Amino acid sequence: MEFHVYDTTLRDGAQQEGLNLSVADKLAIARHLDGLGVGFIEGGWPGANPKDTEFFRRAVDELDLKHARLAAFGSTRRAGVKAADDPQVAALRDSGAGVVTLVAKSHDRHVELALRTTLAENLAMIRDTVSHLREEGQQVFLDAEHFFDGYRANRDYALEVLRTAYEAGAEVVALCDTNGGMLPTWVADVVHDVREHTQGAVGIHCHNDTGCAVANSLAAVDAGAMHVQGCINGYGERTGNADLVSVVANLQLKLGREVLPTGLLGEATRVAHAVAEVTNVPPAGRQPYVGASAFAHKAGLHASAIKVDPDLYQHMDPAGVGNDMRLLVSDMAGRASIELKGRELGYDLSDDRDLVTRVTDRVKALEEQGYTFEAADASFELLLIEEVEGARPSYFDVESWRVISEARGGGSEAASTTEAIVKIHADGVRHVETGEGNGPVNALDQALRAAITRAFPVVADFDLIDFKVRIFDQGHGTDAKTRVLIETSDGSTSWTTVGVGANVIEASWEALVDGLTFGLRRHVSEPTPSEAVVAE
Ligand SMILES: CC(=O)SCCNC(=O)CCNC(=O)[C@H](O)C(C)(C)COP(=O)(O)OP(=O)(O)OC[C@H]1O[C@@H](n2cnc3c(N)ncnc32)[C@H](O)[C@@H]1OP(=O)(O)O
Ligand SMILES: CC(=O)C(=O)O
Repeated sequence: MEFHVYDTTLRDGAQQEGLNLSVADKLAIARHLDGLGVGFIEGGWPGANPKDTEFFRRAVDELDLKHARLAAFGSTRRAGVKAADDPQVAALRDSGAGVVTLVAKSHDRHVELALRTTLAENLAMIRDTVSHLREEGQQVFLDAEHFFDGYRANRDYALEVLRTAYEAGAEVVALCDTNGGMLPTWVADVVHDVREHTQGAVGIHCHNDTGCAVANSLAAVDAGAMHVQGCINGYGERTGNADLVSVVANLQLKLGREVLPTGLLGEATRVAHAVAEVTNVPPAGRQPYVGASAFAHKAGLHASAIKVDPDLYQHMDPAGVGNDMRLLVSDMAGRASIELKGRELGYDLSDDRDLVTRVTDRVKALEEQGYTFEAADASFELLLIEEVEGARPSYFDVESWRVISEARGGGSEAASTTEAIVKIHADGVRHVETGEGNGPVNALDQALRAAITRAFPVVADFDLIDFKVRIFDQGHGTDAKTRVLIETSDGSTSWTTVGVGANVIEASWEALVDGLTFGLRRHVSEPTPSEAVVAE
């Protein structure tokens, strides 16, 4: 049998706390999964809720899958009814999916306590449901729920469940570590035993409660499993399911098993992030292979070796999974980090040792004051430009700014307003603008952008999309130093700038001015000559 990569993001992944997918979300994710080349997409449980039923109705018409087959998930028939008469089995049969994955109990205690039926009736439920769906022309897989725990409690019965499913026509039985409590050697031993004492293809479905879901899946494959289930980004109930990208990347890149169509593993980072956009769950930076930090290097010593050969500090070429190497600039940087970061930004600094040293020293000194450049690439680039070109880019000169916050009344009746006045010079003209906002930074942002837009209309397209304040000398109370990070967008890209000060408004102002300056540098060719920046 050909190896199966089976994705259950739309079913088991959707069981994650906080994840709630609409039918449109599910269709969008299915298209992304197909773009990665998975063999099977489990779309949900038709009949369990209107959304999943609707998903299958639309998927059959709207999804033009190139690589994947659609699988419908659901349980075996209820005790005491015929499979053909069970409405849940009917929903699976009528879902339009070519594949049905049945969940069945394989742990004797679950049969008796959860199903409240006999061990023999559970076997009959499996036999009848598999045969019925096979007779209806569907390909049937069986998820043997709680298999590893069931095997420990009653090996003979757990194996009997598998034999019953195979004999009735199940093409694969996936052994489920439903409670996620297994370790790799335990999984391998059980899979070996199952293969020795049953006849049929073995699959694996692991949860991550011991942090071993990926390792357990690989151990099962090493022991002979030919079908591996998992979820994009490791989504799933509790601590999640095996991260399918990690499993597949390990199989292909480390173990030499081509389990995806040629070339598609290079889509992994794009797909993982695109799915995260749809789920609205922020992607984990430290996720193996596809995380933004998976190939990010901070330590100066790492950068100095990477300058010679990236392989010295990377386990693989990030391009293999569609990711990129990134250099982080911080107080842990050395000259090599600055040189490589410069190269990443398009500046060749290799011939100017003094400049690189100056930048390194400035970064370390500023980080000591509280600045952080690894999170504020745009502020670093402005600093670098200042050293490379001899002056910081400047498109406007600030004459003064002022913020007034006023509160009227007290308690729950209190109403507050904030107004800012900004005076700047740009293109030889003095601009005075006011802005109102729900707080001082919002009001300043409004006023500053209104003033600059008069000289540079492109600024109207800029948006402040994120604002983070952090107090970093805790214990000083209200006179503590603050760091402000501001993310600005021009609609297609975004950049982050940093400001630091004892006064949160001054720190915000610094980050705001840098944010707009950086945006103008991208969109406007020639800066006007710089003059002194004065804050009132
Ligand atoms: C390990 C897993 O993650 S498996 C996937 C689990 N996913 C879900 O549960 C999400 C979708 N589930 C649902 O929407 C609902 O639970 C439904 C529609 C399936 C069932 O809802 P209800 O009919 O209200 O039953 P309820 O959820 O309270 O209990 C589950 C029933 O299924 C039975 N059942 C559980 N597993 C199986 C099985 N493998 N085969 C047959 N019946 C089963 C239980 O015995 C219980 O029966 P009971 O109603 O006679 O007590
Ligand atoms: C079927 C399934 O999701 C499990 O046993 O974990």
